Amino acid sequence: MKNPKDGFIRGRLRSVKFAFKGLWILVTTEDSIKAQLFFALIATILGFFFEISATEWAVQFLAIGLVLVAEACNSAIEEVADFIHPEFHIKIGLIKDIAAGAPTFAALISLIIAGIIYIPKIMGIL
Ligand SMILES: Nc1ncnc2c1ncn2[C@@H]1O[C@H](COP(=O)(O)OP(=O)(O)OP(=O)(O)O)[C@@H](O)[C@H]1O
Repeated sequence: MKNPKDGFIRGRLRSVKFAFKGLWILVTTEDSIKAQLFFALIATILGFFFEISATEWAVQFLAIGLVLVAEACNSAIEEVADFIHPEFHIKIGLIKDIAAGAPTFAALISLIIAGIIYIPKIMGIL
């Protein structure tokens, strides 16, 4: 919520504070985010193990970011859906299913990227 007394700088600083609060809530309470952070850690370990290039690191971090952003948006939509209609409703189910499609898209794309980066390297050491 914007405080009308805040100037530009103070307003931006407040927004950053709330944004980091949101990040902390996601990381500490959302199991889907925790799971994706675990996969991100595995990917980072693999990156060091296979000594991937700077471009591959950049693409890998983009893929990790894509999944985390999609998971965060999905969590926010689930929260809104549960708040506005906690009871069972066919439309809430549809909204949640569609929202869940976003991280699924991102995860599938990330798997393809992981395959492009690591399959040739794994073949190389076999
Ligand atoms: N209020 C509801 N009305 C109808 N269907 C619902 C409702 N809540 C959940 N569902 C159905 O159950 C599925 C799972 O919903 P839920 O909120 O448990 O999400 P989830 O993906 O298990 O989330 P998370 O594990 O991140 O909490 C939804 O995708 C939807 O199909």
